[in-house]
Amino acid sequence: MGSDFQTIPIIDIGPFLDKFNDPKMAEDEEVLKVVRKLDEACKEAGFFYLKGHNIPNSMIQEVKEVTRKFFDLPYHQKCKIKLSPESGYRGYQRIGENITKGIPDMHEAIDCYREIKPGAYGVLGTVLEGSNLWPDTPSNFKLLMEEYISLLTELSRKIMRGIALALGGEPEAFEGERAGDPFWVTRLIGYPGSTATDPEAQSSDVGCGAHTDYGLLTLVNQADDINALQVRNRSGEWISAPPIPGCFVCNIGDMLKIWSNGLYESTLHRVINNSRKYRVSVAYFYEPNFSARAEPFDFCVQKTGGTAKFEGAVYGEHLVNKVQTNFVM
Ligand SMILES: N=C(N)NCCCC[C@H](N)C(=O)O
Ligand SMILES: O=C(O)CCC(=O)C(=O)O
Ligand SMILES: [Fe+2]
Repeated sequence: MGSDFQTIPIIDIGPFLDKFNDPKMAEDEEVLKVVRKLDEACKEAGFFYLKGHNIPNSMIQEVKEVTRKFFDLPYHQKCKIKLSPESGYRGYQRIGENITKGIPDMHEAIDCYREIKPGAYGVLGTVLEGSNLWPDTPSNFKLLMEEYISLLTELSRKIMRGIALALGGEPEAFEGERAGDPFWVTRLIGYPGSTATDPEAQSSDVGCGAHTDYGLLTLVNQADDINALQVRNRSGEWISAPPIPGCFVCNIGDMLKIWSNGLYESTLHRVINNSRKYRVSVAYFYEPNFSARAEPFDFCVQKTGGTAKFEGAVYGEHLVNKVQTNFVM
């Protein structure tokens, strides 16, 4: 097996989105081409660039601009929306406050989560209850982000239909109790530029340590001019995922790995900003229903030798475990 990808494929989702409302879409040759590309990308790399997504470029840029402006503010102003257990882990975290495998990450961020109605998911859900904390300038920050998140949610739901077909399942495989009522996470992230004088000594500062994402599908909107995101291939090499203007970088999360019985991998990735410039990225995570139990699909078990390779996992538990161990405060 062991595929050693050296680059990350680009997928034009346009032809798939064009046929989305066609009842016979699953038989359409253009649609099937996209589905095959999704399958290959998810199998080989667990990562792909997405183009033809119809998210307005002006919005993609504006989201990064307001994020950059926020991180430019003095620390005490950013702290007005500080994240804490009391805020449901929503809001601003300073550089080094988020940790990955015990090591502080050289990034600052605003974390936001889908609303959780009080008591909606019992004790587990209370950990993340609270309102998202949005900066008050520019005055359209909240509205812009809510619009962006809602567009990405709809887009992701469609991509997940493509991924369901790619796995060989029904297009609705992720609807209903799996991800019909999807949870989402959004992180607005800033990575300081390197100040190292010796170019050889630069890579010691890790913007975000090696990790996998938690849910189904991640869409990253990264700064257009800095190469910092790296993806680990099967032989352990770190492959760059440089920005391609207009494209999202997409990757698979832990729950999709489970549902697909390992047919698709949640690939390790990390961020190292060796440039002198401050790097902004906005990561949107499309997740299962908060209470969904991810268990290998029968049809995926059949395709992978007949044995389920993973125990079931409740998405909300996985998320809450991560969140509760991600911060030093
Ligand atoms: N919601 C998601 N996926 N966030 C990804 C953050 C990864 C870094 C985190 N400190 C960790 O160790 O998981
Ligand atoms: O900043 C990036 O490019 C990726 C961030 C990331 O991997 C994450 O937040 O999970
Ligand atoms: Fe990630």
